[in-house]
Amino acid sequence: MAGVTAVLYGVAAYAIFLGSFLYAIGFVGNVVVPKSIDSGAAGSPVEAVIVNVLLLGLFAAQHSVMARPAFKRLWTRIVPKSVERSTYVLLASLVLMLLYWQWRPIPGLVWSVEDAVWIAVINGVFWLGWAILAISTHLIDHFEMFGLAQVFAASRKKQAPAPVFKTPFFYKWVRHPIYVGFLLAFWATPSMTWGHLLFSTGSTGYILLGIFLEERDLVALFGDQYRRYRKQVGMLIPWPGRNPAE
Ligand SMILES: C[S@@+](CC[C@H](N)C(=O)[O-])C[C@H]1O[C@@H](n2cnc3c(N)ncnc32)[C@H](O)[C@@H]1O
Repeated sequence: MAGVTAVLYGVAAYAIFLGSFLYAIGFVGNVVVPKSIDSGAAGSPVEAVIVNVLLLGLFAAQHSVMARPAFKRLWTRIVPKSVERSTYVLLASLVLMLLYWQWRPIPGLVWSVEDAVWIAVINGVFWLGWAILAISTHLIDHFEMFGLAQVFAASRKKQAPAPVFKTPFFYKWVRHPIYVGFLLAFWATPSMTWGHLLFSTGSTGYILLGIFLEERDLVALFGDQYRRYRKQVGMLIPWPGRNPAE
């Protein structure tokens, strides 16, 4: 793919990702966006569970399959290597949009916090989760993670630099701060409906599976460096007494 076309494609994919990411905040938090996790008329709960589980499954399948090195090797015979990440990001964003559009609310409260102070604390944790997540993407390499580094390198007729093992800031305390951010944002709600609970439970299950698959790839990529890191640093919870990674 010509350099300029790759850059335009990569920038468009990034813009669509950014839109779908910002929408996710409104969708999960029931703020600002026209269609959120709890909005809309409720239909049959059985149909809602089936549709929602299929939507979550589609997102998990797309992420799990397309992020694997073996799939990337096959896929880059069809799609130029320079836009492989952008294509992954674009498809992930389109699947997310489908989920926002087709998600069925399931009303009924599992828990509801009434105290104003606790509501403020829980909402604070929700926003803290999104902040940890956004900061952590920059700690690893935001522009590489979302495909921009690869398309700009291609436009200069260069290969994107090989991945480097890093443990900056949050990564000294937990191995997966981006996923910690998602978990805080998904679970911290003063009013948990059955629909939201299904979303939080399904995505937590997927995050745990994603960690298993990602760490298998990270061990294959970084070898003993990652094995040592795994012994020293907690997966999602910082353990007092453990040594933060150097
Ligand atoms: C969506 S990011 C999630 C990163 C991490 N699991 C987290 O929750 O913060 C996935 C990418 O980060 C890379 N990655 C994860 N941990 C890393 C580390 N310590 N150093 C460099 N790259 C890492 C993986 O190889 C993968 O390409």
